[in-house]
Amino acid sequence: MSENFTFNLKATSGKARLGEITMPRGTIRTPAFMPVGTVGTVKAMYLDQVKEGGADIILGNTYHLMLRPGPERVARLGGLHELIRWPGPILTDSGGFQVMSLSGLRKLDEQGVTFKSHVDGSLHHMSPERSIEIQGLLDSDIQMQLDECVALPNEPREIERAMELSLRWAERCRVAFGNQPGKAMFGIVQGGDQPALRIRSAEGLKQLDLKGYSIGGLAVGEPQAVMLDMLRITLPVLPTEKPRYLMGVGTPDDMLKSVAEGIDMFDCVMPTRSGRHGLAFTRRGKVNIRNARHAEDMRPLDEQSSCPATRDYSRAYLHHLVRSNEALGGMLLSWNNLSYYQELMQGIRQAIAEDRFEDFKAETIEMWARGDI
Ligand SMILES: N#Cc1ccc(CCNc2nc3cc4nc(N)[nH]c(=O)c4cc3[nH]2)cc1
Repeated sequence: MSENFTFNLKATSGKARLGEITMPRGTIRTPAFMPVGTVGTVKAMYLDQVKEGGADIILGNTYHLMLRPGPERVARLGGLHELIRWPGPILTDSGGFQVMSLSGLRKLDEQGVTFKSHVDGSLHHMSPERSIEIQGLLDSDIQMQLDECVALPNEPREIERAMELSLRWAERCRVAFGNQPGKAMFGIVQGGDQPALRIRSAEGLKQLDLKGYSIGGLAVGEPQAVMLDMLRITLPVLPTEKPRYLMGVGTPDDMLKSVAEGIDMFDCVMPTRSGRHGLAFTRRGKVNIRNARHAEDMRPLDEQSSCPATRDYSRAYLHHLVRSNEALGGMLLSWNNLSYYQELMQGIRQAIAEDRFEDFKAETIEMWARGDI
């Protein structure tokens, strides 16, 4: 533990990095996968399971929590950690992305965003300063700047407008965040699929005293090759001694290839959302449990797994639960999927420590391609 936010780069294997973030609430082993706890819960999971499954940190969403239960209420109840009983670090997204993707956006200008809640249609305004204030009321450990993420493909001038606005908002968030030793504020690199704009954004953020850098504006529908190209453009501009967080990513394949470019942190709803829809992630690839071929298959998903959901329940039972739309189906598959994601991250960290990450990446991708599940 540390009373400050520190990042220790422990080893590299090619451009892949092994590290540790130490904060007052705990240590985060990187490369790290952060389960998404949107409204203060990692859906269909007990947080004890999330912790035992290997997660050091979870993600919360400013947009959702500002609508319900509300930041001042969360503060009155002792902060998010107290309310949801998660003692470890929490990273909160700033709300911009969720406003664009979920709410009835009414206005976006220099001052911030004005939107209608997707919950009850109430009108809200969020400025960069209010986003940081809300994240402070939530007692968030790693706070994101407010930014504007544009869809891809898009006009270069639109991408440039949003990137420049996000840079100005980063400055305002940095002032609003002030000096909070045990906490961190990350800037978010924008610039879409435009190399010059990515470099401009990264250079601009480097002028601010930031504890880490998120790579935003990706995983918005662009081909994986474009996402990886933008990492190859952006990461060399960023300081090596600070963590890099690729937002909203991703599949195991995405994460392996992004670690290879130098990414340290990930978050994605995929393991939990797809688990609730009957999709299981395993060492040998994906299994669609809804498929009739599993109806009488008494094998577990993976008898060698340490996760009870993966090792102790038959595919036939999982198939029955999912087909019957029973809550236990989504619970067991979410548990399996998060365990697989954390097992993958542990394998990645071990491979970097032993300087054999490229081989690990190739073997894991090949195992997935072979299937035989
Ligand atoms: N199942 C499933 C599933 C659903 C959605 C996604 C894509 C998530 N992509 C994504 N999240 C993001 C969050 C973000 N937050 C902020 N503040 N800024 C971003 O540019 C940003 C970009 C993102 N890109 C991936 C998997």
